Amino acid sequence: MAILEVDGLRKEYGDFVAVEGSTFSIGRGEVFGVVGPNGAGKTTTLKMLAGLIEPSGGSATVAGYAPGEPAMQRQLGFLPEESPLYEEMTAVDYLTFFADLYDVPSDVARERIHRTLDRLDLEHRDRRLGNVSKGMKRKVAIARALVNDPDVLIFDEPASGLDPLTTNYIIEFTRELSDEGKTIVFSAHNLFHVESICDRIAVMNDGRIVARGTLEEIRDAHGGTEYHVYATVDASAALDAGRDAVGSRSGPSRSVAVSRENGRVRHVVPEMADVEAIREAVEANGGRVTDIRTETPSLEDIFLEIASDGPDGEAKA
Ligand SMILES: Nc1ncnc2c1ncn2[C@@H]1O[C@H](COP(=O)(O)OP(=O)(O)OP(=O)(O)O)[C@@H](O)[C@H]1O
Repeated sequence: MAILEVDGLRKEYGDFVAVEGSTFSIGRGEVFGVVGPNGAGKTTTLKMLAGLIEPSGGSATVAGYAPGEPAMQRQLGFLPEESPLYEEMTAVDYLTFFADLYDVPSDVARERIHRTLDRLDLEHRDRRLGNVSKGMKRKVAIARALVNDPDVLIFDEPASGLDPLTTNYIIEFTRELSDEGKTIVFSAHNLFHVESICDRIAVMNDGRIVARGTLEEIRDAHGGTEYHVYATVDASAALDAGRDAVGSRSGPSRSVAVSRENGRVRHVVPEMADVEAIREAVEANGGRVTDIRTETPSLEDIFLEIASDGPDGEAKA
């Protein structure tokens, strides 16, 4: 069942359209990644979901409530891309202050805050926030998004600009929150992280969602898996001849890309059925197949392809 529904969401700044026609829904317990180049509209989308900016059109609901409604705020934890903290306060005082705003009973708040900070491995809890490292500040900001124990978390770039150790900590922690049943909307530039923890992904470009679905679905819509057949001879001429003689059924369904690599000839085809046709053509040409590999494009490969295509490269809206 969807806990977050977005329908035709739009944001204009004067004449400029920052987000256009965003439509998606997110199931309870899902981790949904929003990716896209700088200026694609990710932060604007997340802020509209969190009720921090007013949409110019379309609608969104979180747990059945419109963004900004007090009942929805109780269900939501938002981690902004930039999260200035009150520098004079300690982490514990700062988090206690926000727990109070959510009317969390003080004994529950104390236990929740320390448990979260333990899980985030946060040291120096009694040091002024103005004197702690960037990674610690980010952890405190994450803990702040959790003080009301929300069902839905919106994390805008949770680990950007942090060292690899802190980054891994935060990504692992996000995964654990998902395992506990939280629904998480997550934007990130590090596509490896998105690929490793997101169930579904929306790729944005120029304010529009240009691809959406599981990584598998997005892969299929953008070329999918390729088969690389390595052989001692180039079979493309034999394949062409076979195709000319008896029609396309004897040859690969699509064109074969041929290149040379370490003295071998690599034939790249899009379908498993094509692999057999290549093997036959190689043998008919006096050669043999030495290796067959499947190559799956990473989210990064797909992202680069989509981002360079622009909105016309739309796979699924
Ligand atoms: N308050 C504003 N007034 C005018 N334009 C804005 C405003 N906020 C954002 N924009 C523009 O809207 C577009 C989308 O911005 P947004 O911050 O949502 O992108 P993003 O995908 O989060 O980018 P990044 O990865 O750089 O954080 C950008 O071109 C940005 O300059």
